[in-house]
Amino acid sequence: MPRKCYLTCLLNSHPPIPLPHNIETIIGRSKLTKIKDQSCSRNQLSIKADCENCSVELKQLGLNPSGFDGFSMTKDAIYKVGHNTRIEVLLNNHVHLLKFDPPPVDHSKAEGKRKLEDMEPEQSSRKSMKMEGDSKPCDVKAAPESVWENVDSGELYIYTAKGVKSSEKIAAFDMDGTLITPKSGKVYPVDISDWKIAFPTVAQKLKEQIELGFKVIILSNQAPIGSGRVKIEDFKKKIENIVRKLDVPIQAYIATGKGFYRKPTTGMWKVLSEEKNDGLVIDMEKSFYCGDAAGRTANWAPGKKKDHSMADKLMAENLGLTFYTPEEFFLGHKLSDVLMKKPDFHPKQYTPEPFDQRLISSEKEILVLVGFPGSGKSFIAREIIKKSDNRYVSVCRDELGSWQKCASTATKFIQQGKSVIVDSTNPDRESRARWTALATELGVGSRCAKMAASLAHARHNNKYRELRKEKHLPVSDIVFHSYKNKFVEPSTKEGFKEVLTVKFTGTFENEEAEKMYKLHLLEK
Ligand SMILES: Nc1ncnc2c1ncn2[C@@H]1O[C@H](COP(=O)(O)OP(=O)(O)OP(=O)(O)O)[C@@H](O)[C@H]1O
Repeated sequence: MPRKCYLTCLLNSHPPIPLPHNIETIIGRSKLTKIKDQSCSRNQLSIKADCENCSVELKQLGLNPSGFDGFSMTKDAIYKVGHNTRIEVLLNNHVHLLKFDPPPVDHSKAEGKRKLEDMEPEQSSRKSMKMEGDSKPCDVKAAPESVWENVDSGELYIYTAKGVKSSEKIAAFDMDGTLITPKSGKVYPVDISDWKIAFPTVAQKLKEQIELGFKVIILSNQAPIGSGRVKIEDFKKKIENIVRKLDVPIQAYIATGKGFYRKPTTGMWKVLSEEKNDGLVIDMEKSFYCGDAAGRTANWAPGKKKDHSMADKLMAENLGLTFYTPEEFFLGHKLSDVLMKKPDFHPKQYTPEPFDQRLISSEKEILVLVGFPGSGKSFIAREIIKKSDNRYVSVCRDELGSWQKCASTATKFIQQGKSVIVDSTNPDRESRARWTALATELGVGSRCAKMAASLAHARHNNKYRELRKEKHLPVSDIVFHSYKNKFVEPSTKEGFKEVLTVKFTGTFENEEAEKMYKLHLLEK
């Protein structure tokens, strides 16, 4: 029996509309569809079914947007979709399903490929730049067996499926929300088997990348393994099942901790490029990364929640890779940049300033620092001590335990002829008044030096400090916000001779440290 195609109404308000093979059918406001809505054109949507390949071409003809699977269409652009696609004759309204009878055996295989040429012109040219070109097979051998490797005592796990081949072109994908999504419909999977393939085109598109000569990899953050909430052995089975279901040779990188392997930092890519690609140099122009943590704002598509983070987009930015959201890559959806959040701090864009000599006074004094945790107070205190040939010493509350202990230590130092730097956050007048009062009592002057670093910059510094494993207590978001809420701009009216602003000097121990500093380190 030849296969047929129908447009069935989700609310059963009319009988299924047959869509004959290779013949354009026009759908819109009509008796047939029972749509009376004036904003729907009589010629709203052109639909052409290919019953042999189980694919359907859609074109919006009407003025107001139509949609499919929740996404808005652009007038006159052609989209290829497949069995079970949810069509909205008017975006969010008059919902229908495309059905083939008999249905394709495997939806993901039989569904129409959303070829790049079928996408809107702007998008098509952008992608073809990355995906066309030589797809010459590499000389490297395919992995003979599937293997798991454990790097850095389980900070990173790598799964190489049988058949994986190294390549200078990498097609990299995030896993959750990109290749798979919870079957339960919850935001996070309820257990290890709570997953399904996220988009019907996933397997097909991944296979296309292999045919084009790409090595397909997954880069996934899985902190619940590091915290012990998910057992690695269970998770390994999940990955193997996903790769089996997709039937594509994939290499998966799983970052289990909070360190340099975790996106948006680039540790997983470093391992790939330095150790896991058979010595082939990766072509960063041709390679790309696709993930759903893109910082999209709420309602980026009708009814969609905002993205939980920007880790995927920022990692791509850190590496200089072309980035796609899954909806762009798998569905051909076009997304305006306006709907993408921008990071609050751009580590590459800050301008370092030279050390401010005014921070060192020829007179004995108490210099009170003010600034967010992580704003660089200890850093600048060390600089002042060094540049003043140890005429200054610092008292740090984190080290001494209380302000009272700091005050008694400061008193001793002043009596020994030293100047004292107060290295604590001092956000409000009350905390600073202790020091102006002590200076008066000891007969020395006091000045204030306020760190210029914003909250976003200080959070970045704090993450940098963590990643470099510098000795420091962890700083939570609560602590940052408590500083912000308490903060009162310091002024000479409080008794300070002078209030200086300390700009960021950006002095690094070595090139490696500077490189790390200039990456996006935070997920949002
Ligand atoms: N001018 C700078 N150049 C390079 N790195 C800096 C600079 N200032 C701060 N950093 C780095 O930022 C991180 C945080 O700085 P630091 O520990 O000095 O902050 P802090 O204000 O003393 O924090 P806290 O109040 O939490 O102790 C450190 O890793 C530090 O090396």
